[in-house]
Amino acid sequence: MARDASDNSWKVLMLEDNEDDALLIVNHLENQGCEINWDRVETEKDLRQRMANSDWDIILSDHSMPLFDGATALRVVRELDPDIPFVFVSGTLGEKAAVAAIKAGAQDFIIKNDLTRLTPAVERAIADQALQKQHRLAQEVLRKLSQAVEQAADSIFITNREGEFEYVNPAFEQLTGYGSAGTRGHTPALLKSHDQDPSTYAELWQTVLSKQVYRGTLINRKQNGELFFEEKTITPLVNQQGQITHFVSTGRDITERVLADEDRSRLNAILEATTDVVAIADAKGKVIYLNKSGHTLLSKVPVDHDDRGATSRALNAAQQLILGALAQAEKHGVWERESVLKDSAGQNIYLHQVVMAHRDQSERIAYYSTIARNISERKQFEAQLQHQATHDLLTGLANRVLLAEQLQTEMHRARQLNHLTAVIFLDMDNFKRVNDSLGHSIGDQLLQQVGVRLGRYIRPNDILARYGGDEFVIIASDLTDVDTIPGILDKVKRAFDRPIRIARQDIFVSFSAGVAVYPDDGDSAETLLRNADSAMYQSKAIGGHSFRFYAPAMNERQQRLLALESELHRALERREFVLHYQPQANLATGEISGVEALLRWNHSKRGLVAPNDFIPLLEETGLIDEVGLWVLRQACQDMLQLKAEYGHAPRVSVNLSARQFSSGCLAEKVAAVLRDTRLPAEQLELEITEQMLINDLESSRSTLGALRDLGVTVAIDDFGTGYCSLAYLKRLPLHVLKIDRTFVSGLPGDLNDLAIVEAITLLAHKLDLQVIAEGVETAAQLETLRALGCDMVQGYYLSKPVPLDKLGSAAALTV
Ligand SMILES: Nc1nc2c(ncn2[C@@H]2O[C@@H]3COP(=O)(O)O[C@H]4[C@@H](O)[C@H](n5cnc6c(=O)[nH]c(N)nc65)O[C@@H]4COP(=O)(O)O[C@H]3[C@H]2O)c(=O)[nH]1
Repeated sequence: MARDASDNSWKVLMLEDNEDDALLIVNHLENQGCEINWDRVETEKDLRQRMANSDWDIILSDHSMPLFDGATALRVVRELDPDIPFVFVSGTLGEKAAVAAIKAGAQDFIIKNDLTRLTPAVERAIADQALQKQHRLAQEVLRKLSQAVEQAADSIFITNREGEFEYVNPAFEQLTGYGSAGTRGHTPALLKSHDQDPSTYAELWQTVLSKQVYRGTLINRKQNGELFFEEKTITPLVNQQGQITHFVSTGRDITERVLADEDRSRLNAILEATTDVVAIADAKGKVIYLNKSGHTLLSKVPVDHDDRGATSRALNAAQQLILGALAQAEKHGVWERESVLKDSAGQNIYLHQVVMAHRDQSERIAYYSTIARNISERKQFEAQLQHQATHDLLTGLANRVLLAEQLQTEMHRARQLNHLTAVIFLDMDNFKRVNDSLGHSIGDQLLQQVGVRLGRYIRPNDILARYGGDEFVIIASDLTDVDTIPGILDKVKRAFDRPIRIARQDIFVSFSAGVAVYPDDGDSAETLLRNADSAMYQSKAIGGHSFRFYAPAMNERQQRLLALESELHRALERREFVLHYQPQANLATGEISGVEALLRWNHSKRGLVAPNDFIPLLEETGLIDEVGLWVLRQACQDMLQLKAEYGHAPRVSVNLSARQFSSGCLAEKVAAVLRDTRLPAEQLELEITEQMLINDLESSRSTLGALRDLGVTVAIDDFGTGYCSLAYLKRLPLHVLKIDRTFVSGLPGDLNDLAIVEAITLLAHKLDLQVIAEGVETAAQLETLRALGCDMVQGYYLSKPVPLDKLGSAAALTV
């Protein structure tokens, strides 16, 4: 730090070989009132050492010394400290040497012989040198500052008060393209882009002219025309009078950041405006963003046990969308798929979905995103097209194309399961006549109605198609036996027992049918359809209203069945049916309390035919209704005849077929028979099987209720062979359980049978049901049953089924 010269207290270093001279100088200064702290050196080495060890206010140096000369001393001193005052105090010195000394940096030159100027010279040298030091330091600072400005990364320029450029730094030139030459005489208006809101400039000027610092973002234009965003600070420089002299502007190019922000907000706007569903999930797959369309669409997807509202529903559905595809997205980067969700109305929402896994720089999953487009409409349209291509427009049934496809599938399944598949070709017998006489519109309606009715009568898994014109095809699959096919055809036939009513006209419909069976009659859809068609033509050739198998052997069998069927038709007229009765004994009283009516066919050529040989055919052909009614009526009449002959008659048990039981009007028919024959209702018992009961439990319950109301009892036949649980029985109005003879036959030796019969008996009694055991063939069986608490027995041991006229003696039996 340069010291103040005016306090006259100085540290002086003397470069003097003559100590007396040095003392003379010091004395002089002290005499002038100065306080001197001094030292003396006479070699360069000592000079360097003293300068290094201490701060001096001034150096007074002789010019010529034996060991050292003044010029060198001055050089060394300047080298060590450029600011220390240096004055030569010497003997006479030429003018030239004096000028050279001043030029070399000495402040003054004093002649030893005349020291009158010494004190003021020292004072001035100290004051000047202090000033010079200040100036030098200021220069230094300025140099550093301008270096900083020059090297700054920010663009900096300085303008005068009028705004004209005075300085631009290299960063400014680099950013804008304008150097100092390009900016000379211009103002920063040179950079204006005209994209800037004018109010920004107004605000800028208002701020800086009020001597405040302006900070803001300007959109400027480079020399090459390119726009850039500049974050600006403009500082007004104010002089001591408080007047603005300059403006300093620092700016930073923030174009990238601004555009990135803008991109992001633009992207956000796009995400919110798009009709696609966009969802983003974190690295663990948890949904963290769902756009507006996503919220709207996915909030329609219901969530089990969640009633937290639409947002929760939407996020949950988005989660489902993402979760299912994470693994694939992770593996492939991008994964595309179609997904289906169900809305609250049960409608499918089809989405075409792209799921992407996004990785960070270290290749770890950063997040997942999915874009899903609702393609439900397209799907519906495709489905509609597909439906149109595969369905008949008029009836809505499958068309030929779909039929061939489905037949192919069914054949494949049949092959795997070792089942049969029947192709039934149906051609309406009278369609042309209807169409010609009643018109096409009625014809069309008829075809529609036929389709609907056929559909109701086939099994749910069977396939129904309109093949063309008045031709329909049924594919009946999962068949294990060809013998079931006539049953199917019979159902079709019965479906049209009632006419179809269109425009107040009853139209009777019948079909010619042809059947081909896979695998015997062909191993391709085409062959099977062709063969079924040709079989249909055969049936048409013999007058229609019938069916033919494609395979001749089947037709022979069918012929035989047909013959039997027509014989059965006539059997009623010819009174070939007879009833035999088998007695049932009450084990408590030993009396014959009941008989079972068993049907026999007294065939003119074949003799007495057992029911198992013809009852299935009666069922198949529907004749059972008529024959069953005959049995019921005959049994009632026979009992009345017995009563007339013997004064009393046992209760009679009549077997019902499944068809009779489920006909819906059984109770009315039974009531009519009882009314006509006048047999007391309690003398009639009806036998049904377990299977019939459980086929349709609800209608069984109402039929049984109606029978109970009539006073008729109901027995469950063959009990134990089906799946009927006793729990069912409890809830139905039943009276008797007939233990099947397969359990009786093992008695008394088979412990299992014993246990079963005992359990059935016990439980039946708990349910208030009587127990009758059938098929009792031995005394041991009878005694065992008695011991087990069975109420009644029936079987060959008592009597085989016998004609009515033999029943009198059989009924005389006691047990
Ligand atoms: N091995 C052996 N068999 C015995 C013994 N006791 C009786 N049976 C036979 O067992 C069958 C008992 O009739 P179901 O179980 O109702 O079985 C009947 C019944 O389901 C049905 N059926 C008979 N008549 C009619 C009828 O009028 N209508 C209906 N829907 N079905 C009938 O035909 C089936 C067979 O009748 P059937 O041949 O008369 O055969 C009768 C009877 O002759 C015995 O000790 N040992």
